[in-house]
Amino acid sequence: MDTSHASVLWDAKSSAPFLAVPTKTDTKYSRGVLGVVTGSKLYPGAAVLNVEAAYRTGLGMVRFLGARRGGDLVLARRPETVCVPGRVQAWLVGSGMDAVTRSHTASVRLQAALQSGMPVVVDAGALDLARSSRGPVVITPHARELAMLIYSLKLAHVEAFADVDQLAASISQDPERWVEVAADEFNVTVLLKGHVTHVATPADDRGARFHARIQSPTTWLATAGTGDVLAGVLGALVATHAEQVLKDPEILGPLAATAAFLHGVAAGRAANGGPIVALDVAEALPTTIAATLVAIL
Ligand SMILES: NC(=O)C1=CN([C@@H]2O[C@H](COP(=O)(O)OP(=O)(O)OC[C@H]3O[C@@H](n4cnc5c(N)ncnc54)[C@H](O)[C@@H]3O)[C@@H](O)[C@H]2O)[C@@H](O)CC1
Ligand SMILES: Nc1ncnc2c1ncn2[C@@H]1O[C@H](COP(=O)(O)OP(=O)(O)O)[C@@H](O)[C@H]1O
Repeated sequence: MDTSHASVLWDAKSSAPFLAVPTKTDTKYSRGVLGVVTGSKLYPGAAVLNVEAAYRTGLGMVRFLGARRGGDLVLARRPETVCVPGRVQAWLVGSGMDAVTRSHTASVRLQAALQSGMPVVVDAGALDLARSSRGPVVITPHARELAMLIYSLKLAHVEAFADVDQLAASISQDPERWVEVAADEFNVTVLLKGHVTHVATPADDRGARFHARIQSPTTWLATAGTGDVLAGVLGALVATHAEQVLKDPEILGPLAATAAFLHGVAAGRAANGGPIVALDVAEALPTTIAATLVAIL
Protein backbone atom coordinates (compact mmCIF):
# COMPACT_ATOMS: atom_id res chain seq x y z
CA MET A 1 0.00 0.00 0.00
CA ASP A 2 1.28 3.48 -0.88
CA THR A 3 2.41 5.51 2.10
CA SER A 4 3.65 8.70 0.39
CA HIS A 5 1.60 11.86 -0.20
CA ALA A 6 1.91 11.70 -4.00
CA SER A 7 -0.75 9.68 -5.79
CA VAL A 8 0.00 6.36 -7.49
CA LEU A 9 -1.52 5.44 -10.86
CA TRP A 10 -3.97 2.54 -10.18
CA ASP A 11 -4.06 -0.14 -12.88
CA ALA A 12 -5.13 -3.73 -13.62
CA LYS A 13 -2.26 -5.24 -11.60
CA SER A 14 -3.13 -3.09 -8.58
CA SER A 15 -6.86 -3.88 -8.95
CA ALA A 16 -6.82 -7.66 -9.42
CA PRO A 17 -5.99 -8.56 -5.77
CA PHE A 18 -9.13 -6.64 -4.69
CA LEU A 19 -11.52 -8.78 -6.75
CA ALA A 20 -13.25 -11.55 -4.77
CA VAL A 21 -13.53 -14.72 -6.85
CA PRO A 22 -16.10 -17.18 -5.43
CA THR A 23 -14.72 -20.47 -4.06
CA LYS A 24 -16.24 -23.98 -4.15
CA THR A 25 -17.57 -23.57 -0.60
CA ASP A 26 -19.09 -20.11 -1.11
CA THR A 27 -22.83 -19.42 -0.90
CA LYS A 28 -24.78 -16.30 -1.81
CA TYR A 29 -24.54 -15.25 1.85
CA SER A 30 -20.81 -15.88 2.33
CA ARG A 31 -19.99 -13.96 -0.86
CA GLY A 32 -21.52 -10.76 0.55
CA VAL A 33 -24.93 -9.13 0.65
CA LEU A 34 -25.24 -5.43 -0.22
CA GLY A 35 -28.09 -3.39 1.29
CA VAL A 36 -29.14 -0.56 -1.02
CA VAL A 37 -31.07 2.55 0.05
CA THR A 38 -31.10 4.73 -3.06
CA GLY A 39 -33.49 6.33 -5.58
CA SER A 40 -36.43 8.64 -4.94
CA LYS A 41 -39.58 9.91 -6.66
CA LEU A 42 -37.35 12.41 -8.51
CA TYR A 43 -34.65 9.94 -9.55
CA PRO A 44 -35.92 6.33 -9.38
CA GLY A 45 -33.66 5.20 -12.25
CA ALA A 46 -30.49 5.66 -10.18
CA ALA A 47 -31.53 2.65 -8.07
CA VAL A 48 -31.68 0.45 -11.18
CA LEU A 49 -28.20 1.58 -12.24
CA ASN A 50 -26.78 0.90 -8.74
CA VAL A 51 -28.25 -2.59 -8.52
CA GLU A 52 -27.39 -3.64 -12.08
CA ALA A 53 -23.76 -2.53 -11.57
CA ALA A 54 -23.48 -4.30 -8.20
CA TYR A 55 -24.67 -7.63 -9.66
CA ARG A 56 -22.42 -7.26 -12.71
CA THR A 57 -19.41 -6.69 -10.42
CA GLY A 58 -20.16 -9.95 -8.60
CA LEU A 59 -21.63 -10.45 -5.12
CA GLY A 60 -23.98 -12.83 -3.33
CA MET A 61 -27.18 -10.79 -3.18
CA VAL A 62 -28.64 -7.29 -3.22
CA ARG A 63 -31.32 -6.26 -0.73
CA PHE A 64 -33.03 -3.16 -2.09
CA LEU A 65 -34.64 -1.20 0.75
CA GLY A 66 -35.26 2.17 -0.91
CA ALA A 67 -38.48 3.85 -2.08
CA ARG A 68 -41.31 1.84 -3.70
CA ARG A 69 -41.04 3.28 -7.24
CA GLY A 70 -37.30 2.56 -7.41
CA GLY A 71 -37.98 -0.93 -6.00
CA ASP A 72 -40.52 -1.68 -8.72
CA LEU A 73 -38.09 -0.57 -11.44
CA VAL A 74 -35.24 -2.55 -9.88
CA LEU A 75 -37.38 -5.73 -9.78
CA ALA A 76 -38.44 -5.23 -13.42
CA ARG A 77 -34.78 -5.15 -14.47
CA ARG A 78 -33.28 -7.53 -11.84
CA PRO A 79 -35.92 -9.92 -10.41
CA GLU A 80 -33.21 -11.68 -8.35
CA THR A 81 -33.16 -8.64 -6.02
CA VAL A 82 -34.62 -9.17 -2.54
CA CYS A 83 -36.74 -6.30 -1.16
CA VAL A 84 -37.15 -7.75 2.36
CA PRO A 85 -35.06 -6.45 5.30
CA GLY A 86 -32.44 -8.89 6.64
CA ARG A 87 -28.73 -9.32 7.26
CA VAL A 88 -26.35 -7.38 5.00
CA GLN A 89 -22.55 -7.03 5.05
CA ALA A 90 -22.39 -3.49 3.63
CA TRP A 91 -24.61 -0.60 2.50
CA LEU A 92 -24.85 1.68 -0.51
CA VAL A 93 -26.87 4.84 0.16
CA GLY A 94 -27.77 8.19 -1.44
CA SER A 95 -27.62 7.80 -5.26
CA GLY A 96 -30.71 9.34 -6.87
CA MET A 97 -31.60 11.23 -3.69
CA ASP A 98 -31.58 14.95 -3.00
CA ALA A 99 -30.53 16.08 0.49
CA VAL A 100 -32.86 19.12 0.26
CA THR A 101 -36.07 17.32 -0.79
CA ARG A 102 -35.36 14.01 1.04
CA SER A 103 -38.51 12.58 2.69
CA HIS A 104 -38.67 11.74 6.40
CA THR A 105 -39.03 8.05 5.53
CA ALA A 106 -35.89 8.23 3.36
CA SER A 107 -33.92 9.88 6.18
CA VAL A 108 -35.03 7.17 8.64
CA ARG A 109 -33.92 4.43 6.20
CA LEU A 110 -30.57 6.17 5.64
CA GLN A 111 -29.96 6.55 9.37
CA ALA A 112 -30.71 2.85 9.94
CA ALA A 113 -27.98 1.96 7.43
CA LEU A 114 -25.52 4.52 8.82
CA GLN A 115 -26.09 3.40 12.42
CA SER A 116 -25.69 -0.32 11.61
CA GLY A 117 -21.90 -0.22 12.13
CA MET A 118 -21.41 -1.93 8.74
CA PRO A 119 -19.23 -0.37 5.99
CA VAL A 120 -21.17 2.21 3.95
CA VAL A 121 -20.70 3.69 0.46
CA VAL A 122 -22.24 7.18 0.65
CA ASP A 123 -23.19 8.85 -2.65
CA ALA A 124 -25.03 11.99 -3.88
CA GLY A 125 -28.07 12.83 -1.70
CA ALA A 126 -26.75 11.21 1.49
CA LEU A 127 -23.33 12.90 1.51
CA ASP A 128 -24.47 15.35 4.19
CA LEU A 129 -25.04 12.40 6.57
CA ALA A 130 -21.71 10.62 6.00
CA ARG A 131 -20.10 11.85 9.19
CA SER A 132 -22.88 10.36 11.34
CA SER A 133 -21.99 6.78 10.35
CA ARG A 134 -20.96 4.28 13.05
CA GLY A 135 -19.19 2.09 10.49
CA PRO A 136 -16.33 2.74 8.02
CA VAL A 137 -17.35 5.12 5.20
CA VAL A 138 -16.29 5.85 1.64
CA ILE A 139 -17.89 8.88 -0.03
CA THR A 140 -18.16 9.33 -3.83
CA PRO A 141 -18.69 13.03 -4.66
CA HIS A 142 -18.07 14.89 -7.91
CA ALA A 143 -16.30 18.26 -7.61
CA ARG A 144 -19.45 20.30 -6.95
CA GLU A 145 -20.86 17.83 -4.42
CA LEU A 146 -17.55 17.96 -2.53
CA ALA A 147 -17.62 21.77 -2.70
CA MET A 148 -21.17 21.79 -1.25
CA LEU A 149 -20.11 19.48 1.54
CA ILE A 150 -17.03 21.50 2.48
CA TYR A 151 -18.94 24.79 2.18
CA SER A 152 -21.93 23.69 4.26
CA LEU A 153 -19.64 22.63 7.10
CA LYS A 154 -17.85 26.01 6.93
CA LEU A 155 -14.43 24.37 7.13
CA ALA A 156 -11.47 26.73 7.55
CA HIS A 157 -10.38 26.09 3.96
CA VAL A 158 -13.47 27.82 2.46
CA GLU A 159 -12.64 31.34 3.65
CA ALA A 160 -10.71 32.12 0.46
CA PHE A 161 -13.72 31.36 -1.80
CA ALA A 162 -16.63 33.72 -2.54
CA ASP A 163 -19.12 30.92 -3.19
CA VAL A 164 -19.60 27.19 -3.82
CA ASP A 165 -18.91 27.56 -7.55
CA GLN A 166 -15.49 29.13 -6.89
CA LEU A 167 -14.64 26.34 -4.50
CA ALA A 168 -15.87 23.70 -7.02
CA ALA A 169 -13.62 25.26 -9.67
CA SER A 170 -10.65 25.05 -7.31
CA ILE A 171 -11.44 21.38 -6.55
CA SER A 172 -11.62 20.59 -10.28
CA GLN A 173 -8.27 22.31 -10.86
CA ASP A 174 -6.48 20.70 -7.93
CA PRO A 175 -8.25 17.39 -7.08
CA GLU A 176 -5.01 15.92 -5.72
CA ARG A 177 -4.98 18.44 -2.88
CA TRP A 178 -8.72 18.61 -2.16
CA VAL A 179 -9.27 14.86 -1.98
CA GLU A 180 -6.71 14.74 0.85
CA VAL A 181 -8.21 17.77 2.61
CA ALA A 182 -11.65 16.10 2.48
CA ALA A 183 -10.37 12.72 3.68
CA ASP A 184 -8.70 14.37 6.69
CA GLU A 185 -11.55 16.77 7.54
CA PHE A 186 -14.32 14.16 7.30
CA ASN A 187 -12.16 11.23 8.48
CA VAL A 188 -13.53 9.00 5.69
CA THR A 189 -12.17 7.56 2.45
CA VAL A 190 -12.93 9.93 -0.44
CA LEU A 191 -13.39 8.99 -4.10
CA LEU A 192 -13.45 12.29 -6.03
CA LYS A 193 -14.94 11.72 -9.51
CA GLY A 194 -13.71 13.35 -12.73
CA HIS A 195 -11.87 12.57 -15.95
CA VAL A 196 -9.09 11.64 -13.56
CA THR A 197 -10.59 10.20 -10.37
CA HIS A 198 -8.68 10.50 -7.08
CA VAL A 199 -9.05 8.26 -4.04
CA ALA A 200 -7.55 9.16 -0.66
CA THR A 201 -7.81 7.83 2.88
CA PRO A 202 -7.24 9.98 6.00
CA ALA A 203 -3.57 10.48 6.95
CA ASP A 204 -2.34 8.36 9.85
CA ASP A 205 -0.31 9.60 12.85
CA ARG A 206 2.86 9.67 10.70
CA GLY A 207 1.13 11.58 7.89
CA ALA A 208 1.04 8.50 5.62
CA ARG A 209 -2.06 7.68 3.58
CA PHE A 210 -3.34 5.76 0.55
CA HIS A 211 -3.75 8.09 -2.46
CA ALA A 212 -4.36 6.73 -5.97
CA ARG A 213 -5.43 8.30 -9.26
CA ILE A 214 -7.40 6.56 -11.99
CA GLN A 215 -7.25 7.91 -15.50
CA SER A 216 -10.47 7.31 -17.47
CA PRO A 217 -9.72 5.66 -20.84
CA THR A 218 -12.73 7.42 -22.45
CA THR A 219 -14.43 10.82 -22.22
CA TRP A 220 -17.70 9.18 -23.40
CA LEU A 221 -18.12 8.25 -19.71
CA ALA A 222 -19.33 11.82 -19.01
CA THR A 223 -23.04 10.94 -19.38
CA ALA A 224 -26.05 10.72 -17.02
CA GLY A 225 -26.10 7.89 -14.52
CA THR A 226 -22.54 6.65 -14.85
CA GLY A 227 -21.82 7.85 -11.31
CA ASP A 228 -24.70 5.64 -10.11
CA VAL A 229 -23.05 2.69 -11.90
CA LEU A 230 -19.74 3.47 -10.17
CA ALA A 231 -21.48 3.52 -6.77
CA GLY A 232 -22.93 0.06 -7.50
CA VAL A 233 -19.50 -1.32 -8.45
CA LEU A 234 -18.00 0.01 -5.24
CA GLY A 235 -20.93 -1.29 -3.17
CA ALA A 236 -20.30 -4.80 -4.48
CA LEU A 237 -16.55 -4.63 -3.81
CA VAL A 238 -17.15 -3.41 -0.25
CA ALA A 239 -19.81 -6.09 0.42
CA THR A 240 -17.47 -8.84 -0.78
CA HIS A 241 -14.64 -7.52 1.46
CA ALA A 242 -16.75 -6.39 4.43
CA GLU A 243 -14.86 -8.43 7.05
CA GLN A 244 -11.51 -6.99 5.92
CA VAL A 245 -12.95 -3.45 5.88
CA LEU A 246 -14.20 -3.79 9.47
CA LYS A 247 -10.73 -5.00 10.56
CA ASP A 248 -8.88 -2.31 8.59
CA PRO A 249 -10.95 0.58 7.12
CA GLU A 250 -7.83 1.69 5.18
CA ILE A 251 -8.64 -1.07 2.64
CA LEU A 252 -11.54 1.14 1.47
CA GLY A 253 -8.86 3.11 -0.42
CA PRO A 254 -7.73 0.26 -2.72
CA LEU A 255 -11.33 -0.99 -3.05
CA ALA A 256 -12.52 2.44 -4.21
CA ALA A 257 -9.57 2.80 -6.61
CA THR A 258 -10.37 -0.66 -8.01
CA ALA A 259 -14.03 0.34 -8.52
CA ALA A 260 -12.98 3.46 -10.46
CA PHE A 261 -10.50 1.43 -12.52
CA LEU A 262 -13.08 -1.25 -13.48
CA HIS A 263 -15.68 1.47 -14.23
CA GLY A 264 -13.33 3.33 -16.58
CA VAL A 265 -12.14 0.22 -18.41
CA ALA A 266 -15.73 -1.09 -18.76
CA ALA A 267 -16.72 2.28 -20.25
CA GLY A 268 -13.82 2.16 -22.70
CA ARG A 269 -14.72 -1.39 -23.77
CA ALA A 270 -18.42 -0.49 -24.14
CA ALA A 271 -17.71 2.73 -26.01
CA ASN A 272 -15.18 1.31 -28.45
CA GLY A 273 -14.68 4.88 -29.70
CA GLY A 274 -18.38 5.88 -29.75
CA PRO A 275 -21.15 7.05 -27.39
CA ILE A 276 -22.46 4.96 -24.50
CA VAL A 277 -25.27 5.01 -21.94
CA ALA A 278 -24.81 4.16 -18.27
CA LEU A 279 -26.24 0.63 -18.53
CA ASP A 280 -23.69 -0.16 -21.28
CA VAL A 281 -20.96 0.43 -18.70
CA ALA A 282 -22.64 -1.95 -16.24
CA GLU A 283 -23.05 -4.62 -18.92
CA ALA A 284 -19.35 -4.44 -19.84
CA LEU A 285 -18.26 -5.13 -16.25
CA PRO A 286 -18.14 -8.97 -16.31
CA THR A 287 -15.71 -9.16 -19.27
CA THR A 288 -13.70 -6.28 -17.79
CA ILE A 289 -13.37 -8.19 -14.51
CA ALA A 290 -12.34 -11.38 -16.30
CA ALA A 291 -9.67 -9.45 -18.22
CA THR A 292 -8.46 -7.73 -15.04
CA LEU A 293 -8.06 -11.06 -13.21
CA VAL A 294 -5.82 -12.29 -16.03
CA ALA A 295 -3.41 -9.43 -15.18
CA ILE A 296 -2.06 -11.36 -12.17
CA LEU A 297 -2.16 -14.91 -13.57
N1 LIG B 1 -31.48 8.23 -13.99
C1 LIG B 1 -31.32 8.74 -12.78
O1 LIG B 1 -32.10 8.48 -11.87
C2 LIG B 1 -30.18 9.65 -12.55
C3 LIG B 1 -30.06 10.20 -11.30
N2 LIG B 1 -29.06 11.02 -10.97
C4 LIG B 1 -29.05 11.56 -9.61
O2 LIG B 1 -29.36 12.91 -9.71
C5 LIG B 1 -28.98 13.56 -8.51
C6 LIG B 1 -28.31 14.88 -8.81
O3 LIG B 1 -27.13 14.65 -9.59
P1 LIG B 1 -26.10 15.83 -9.96
O4 LIG B 1 -25.17 16.12 -8.87
O5 LIG B 1 -25.51 15.47 -11.27
O6 LIG B 1 -27.05 17.10 -9.98
P2 LIG B 1 -27.43 18.15 -11.05
O7 LIG B 1 -27.41 17.55 -12.41
O8 LIG B 1 -28.68 18.74 -10.53
O9 LIG B 1 -26.23 19.16 -10.91
C7 LIG B 1 -26.10 19.98 -9.77
C8 LIG B 1 -24.96 20.94 -9.99
O10 LIG B 1 -23.73 20.24 -9.97
C9 LIG B 1 -22.98 20.53 -11.14
N3 LIG B 1 -22.29 19.32 -11.53
C10 LIG B 1 -22.85 18.18 -11.94
N4 LIG B 1 -21.87 17.27 -12.20
C11 LIG B 1 -20.70 17.87 -11.93
C12 LIG B 1 -19.35 17.46 -12.00
N5 LIG B 1 -19.00 16.24 -12.38
N6 LIG B 1 -18.38 18.32 -11.64
C13 LIG B 1 -18.70 19.57 -11.23
N7 LIG B 1 -19.97 20.02 -11.16
C14 LIG B 1 -20.96 19.19 -11.50
C15 LIG B 1 -24.00 20.97 -12.17
O11 LIG B 1 -23.39 21.83 -13.10
C16 LIG B 1 -25.02 21.69 -11.32
O12 LIG B 1 -24.62 23.02 -11.09
C17 LIG B 1 -28.09 12.58 -7.76
O13 LIG B 1 -28.83 12.01 -6.71
C18 LIG B 1 -27.78 11.53 -8.81
O14 LIG B 1 -27.53 10.27 -8.22
C19 LIG B 1 -27.97 11.30 -11.90
O15 LIG B 1 -27.01 10.32 -11.60
C20 LIG B 1 -28.41 11.19 -13.35
C21 LIG B 1 -29.21 9.93 -13.63
N1 LIG C 1 -14.70 14.19 -18.90
C1 LIG C 1 -14.80 12.98 -18.34
N2 LIG C 1 -14.08 11.94 -18.82
C2 LIG C 1 -14.19 10.71 -18.29
N3 LIG C 1 -15.00 10.40 -17.25
C3 LIG C 1 -15.72 11.39 -16.71
C4 LIG C 1 -15.67 12.72 -17.22
N4 LIG C 1 -16.52 13.49 -16.49
C5 LIG C 1 -17.07 12.66 -15.57
N5 LIG C 1 -16.59 11.41 -15.69
C6 LIG C 1 -16.97 10.22 -14.90
O1 LIG C 1 -18.37 10.00 -15.14
C7 LIG C 1 -19.02 9.68 -13.91
C8 LIG C 1 -20.08 10.75 -13.65
O2 LIG C 1 -20.60 10.63 -12.37
P1 LIG C 1 -21.59 11.74 -11.76
O3 LIG C 1 -21.01 13.09 -11.92
O4 LIG C 1 -21.96 11.27 -10.41
O5 LIG C 1 -22.84 11.63 -12.75
P2 LIG C 1 -24.31 11.08 -12.50
O6 LIG C 1 -24.79 11.78 -11.26
O7 LIG C 1 -25.08 11.49 -13.72
O8 LIG C 1 -24.24 9.60 -12.32
C9 LIG C 1 -17.93 9.61 -12.86
O9 LIG C 1 -17.49 8.28 -12.71
C10 LIG C 1 -16.81 10.48 -13.42
O10 LIG C 1 -15.53 10.07 -12.98
